[in-house]
Amino acid sequence: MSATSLLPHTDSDVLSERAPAKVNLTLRVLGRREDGYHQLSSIVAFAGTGDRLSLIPGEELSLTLDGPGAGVLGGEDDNLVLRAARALAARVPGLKLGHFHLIKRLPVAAGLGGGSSDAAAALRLLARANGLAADDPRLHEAALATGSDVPACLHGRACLMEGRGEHITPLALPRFGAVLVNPRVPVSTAEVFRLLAIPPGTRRGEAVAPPSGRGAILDWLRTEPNDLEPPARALAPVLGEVEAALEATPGALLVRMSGSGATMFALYADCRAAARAAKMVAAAHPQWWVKSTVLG
Ligand SMILES: C[C@@](CO)(OP(=O)(O)O)[C@H](O)COP(=O)(O)OP(=O)(O)OC[C@H]1O[C@@H](n2ccc(N)nc2=O)[C@H](O)[C@@H]1O
Ligand SMILES: Nc1ncnc2c1ncn2[C@@H]1O[C@H](COP(=O)(O)OP(=O)(O)O)[C@@H](O)[C@H]1O
Repeated sequence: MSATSLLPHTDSDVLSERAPAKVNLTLRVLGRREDGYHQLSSIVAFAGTGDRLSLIPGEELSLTLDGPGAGVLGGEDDNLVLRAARALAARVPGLKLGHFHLIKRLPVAAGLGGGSSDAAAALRLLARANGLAADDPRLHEAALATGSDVPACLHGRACLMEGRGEHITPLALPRFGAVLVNPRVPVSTAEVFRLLAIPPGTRRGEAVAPPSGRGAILDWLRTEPNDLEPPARALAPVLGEVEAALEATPGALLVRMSGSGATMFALYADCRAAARAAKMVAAAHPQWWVKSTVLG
């Protein structure tokens, strides 16, 4: 029995939101700011799979965890759900908080922005509980104060993410079938950026805008890199094996790493092709986390 069901409430008190996996289809590092953060240009898409967060609105702030990924997370106090809630409470006087319950399904420290998506779902739930408009600037501010990936996750739909992660431009992306594979090797985002060894105050390139249209976008995606792949491969050499396993699946249109890794994804024409590919990879590598989904 989950902790939420122990609390006195009716179903109509419970608000619930999906916290989808984020996938960086491309990621360019265009430089490094004086404050140490890197300037990014990244096409971000969201998957049909992810965590789920619910909220019973109330005065006190609390969190319980459930699901296959819950055991990996340490003390609840530094959970990004609570950090996002506190960041919003600091900006909205008298904010009603409540009890959060997180069903954690996504791998942690995986380049899928699971924690960021949980934080964004917490902000959306608090906005609903408090009657805040979706475009209330305090939501965006609280998102960025929680983490660089949280503004894109708050947007929750395909977008171009720029700057440290604060500039979000909505994008119309075609939908693809996709397979996500994590070799169950956690990779630290901070460590991957550190290995790039870019001195603060460096500029090293310009953003390139994507074309429109399914075929043109796919051709363009194939030419764009994820600049974080080389350092992530140094930290997690198993990525070579993951890439080879995905490339061997019939119908794989593109194979790449998401974010700072170590999750790799492959795109397919549709969900049936993705489901067949996921079955193949999971059968050959039962120790890996393998998920077929839709991406767009
Ligand atoms: C790399 C990306 C790409 O979408 O995703 P993930 O691999 O984490 O999923 C994100 O930029 C990660 O965002 P997020 O995980 O929220 O980062 P933060 O908590 O703000 O920072 C974690 C670490 O990464 C560094 N960092 C993060 C973002 C950025 N633009 N430049 C950085 O140098 C920070 O200095 C910090 O050491
Ligand atoms: N709700 C959460 N889900 C996942 N990670 C969390 C959460 N709250 C805090 N964290 C911490 O945030 C860090 C990054 O987690 P995560 O968002 O899964 O990484 P990534 O963006 O690389 O997939 C981890 O070190 C983890 O311990």
